[in-house]
Amino acid sequence: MALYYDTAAVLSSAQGQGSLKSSIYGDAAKKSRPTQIYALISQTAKRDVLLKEVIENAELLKHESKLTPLLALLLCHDHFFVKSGIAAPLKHPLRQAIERNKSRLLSELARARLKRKCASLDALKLQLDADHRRQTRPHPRWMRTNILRFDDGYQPRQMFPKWNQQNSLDQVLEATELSYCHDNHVPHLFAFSPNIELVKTEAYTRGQYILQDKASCFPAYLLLGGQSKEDIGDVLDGCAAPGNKTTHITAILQELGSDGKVFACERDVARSKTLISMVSKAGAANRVQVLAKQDFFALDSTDPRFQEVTHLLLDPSCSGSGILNREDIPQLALPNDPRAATKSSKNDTADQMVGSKKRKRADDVARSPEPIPSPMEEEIPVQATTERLQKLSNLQTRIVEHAMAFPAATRITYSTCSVHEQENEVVVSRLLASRVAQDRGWRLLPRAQQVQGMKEWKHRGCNSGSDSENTLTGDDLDSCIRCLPDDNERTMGFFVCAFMRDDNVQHQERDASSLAARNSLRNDDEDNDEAWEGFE
Ligand SMILES: C[S@@+](CC[C@H](N)C(=O)[O-])C[C@H]1O[C@@H](n2cnc3c(N)ncnc32)[C@H](O)[C@@H]1O
Repeated sequence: MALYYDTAAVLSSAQGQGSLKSSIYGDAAKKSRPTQIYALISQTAKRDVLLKEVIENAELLKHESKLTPLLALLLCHDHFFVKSGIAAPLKHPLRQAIERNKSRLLSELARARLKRKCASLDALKLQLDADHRRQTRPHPRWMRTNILRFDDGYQPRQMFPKWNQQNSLDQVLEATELSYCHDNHVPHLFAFSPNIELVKTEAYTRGQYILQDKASCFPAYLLLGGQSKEDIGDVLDGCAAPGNKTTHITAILQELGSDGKVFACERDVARSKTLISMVSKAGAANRVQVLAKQDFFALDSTDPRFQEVTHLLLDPSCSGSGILNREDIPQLALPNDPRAATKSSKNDTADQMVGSKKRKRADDVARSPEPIPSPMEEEIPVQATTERLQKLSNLQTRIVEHAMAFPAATRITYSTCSVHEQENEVVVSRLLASRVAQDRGWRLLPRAQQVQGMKEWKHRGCNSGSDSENTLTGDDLDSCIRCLPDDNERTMGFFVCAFMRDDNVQHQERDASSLAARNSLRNDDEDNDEAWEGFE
């Protein structure tokens, strides 16, 4: 019986604590064997949806007030699917709770089986296992080679002599030996076999490569890739920590032969330290000027320091809804608890999800004593309520509006690791309609003018029709780039687009003082103009 309590404890406390195995083996106080706990969790994860359905239809939780949804799921799993049944003496209260409801449970199980057109319990098991295999596809470890740390040229085969180079992502994911392949869209990016211990390699320790999701490499490449050094002055990263994109910008500038500076602005105190450390360890310190503890809104776009800033990258805080759960702690579908109606909605939500996403951005962040402090980049994902999304969307719009006011700026990227239209296409719609964009001639960089890999990327912006604020045209949507968290490209959920300035308007607006004068006049006239708030 300890098995069920121990397993429930592992699943409940493992939120954000690393891998399933480390959670199981990490606590010596458990009475059950770790292998038993592991088997119960991984088997239940294959059948949780069916078990939830059966438990709900049999109204088990209504009849057994002492069972939690999670315990009910685990017990029913063993009751139905393990030959020896529930691992507890017949008289144990947990086992009794199931025995008392046995006939109702069995008849609901039969109904669920027939619904799935399975003639026997074994056939049902086979079907559920196959479904589970299809749904839990592995993800590679994406790694960007940091060319700033290669003095004598960049030779992938020398870096990974013992690892097998494959031709495709699928081959990497299927290979049993350590493998990698070049990415087709972003230069110097590789996909490695999942679970590979990259952080222990010497090249990683030397800062020669950076763990960075493929999607997260898009903004810097879209901003600068394929341009000539004459078109690029200085670059400003407005929301920079921990610095993955800052160091990527620096690497691309070096490759282009540009001698532009990089300003990296970060508001948060602790994250500013991480940014400084990452910039230094990636060998970018000679070119990057970190503006630590600096709110981007408080940067004066007309400050002479920024008069050569032509390119800005904005990757502001977002809901993080596109972030993948790289931990292997399964999120079990739990039966609805009829007693939960009286609990607060917050508790209900927590109760319905085990192995929650309330955690740091990625497992890598937790393993801190590493040379590059934070291979993954974002903040803690939040449960996105409508109100929260609205606030984020407003803030994101204002941040890019502020960037659009930099006098010499000609190109801007905006990105999020969110899948919500409100933080993506809606923000772009609002930006295109904003006064600063219209006055200064900002428009979307069309797909045809994007650097090769970005032009070829198949997933573009979307309009589900559910948000009237998404007013993007077909061409606008085609200019936007999306990464889907559940497709064969194996990236996290992500959005990025680039804005460029219309050449004619750029000429008119070279006279920055006339722009500033006009801006201040409009602010006086239109106190309630929300789009204008970003400039204050
Ligand atoms: C999504 S993360 C950026 C990740 C980063 N671009 C990377 O690739 O490593 C957003 C960052 O923006 C910072 N931030 C949010 N609002 C800001 C503001 N107004 N000014 C400066 N930094 C801001 C947050 O503290 C956070 O570190």
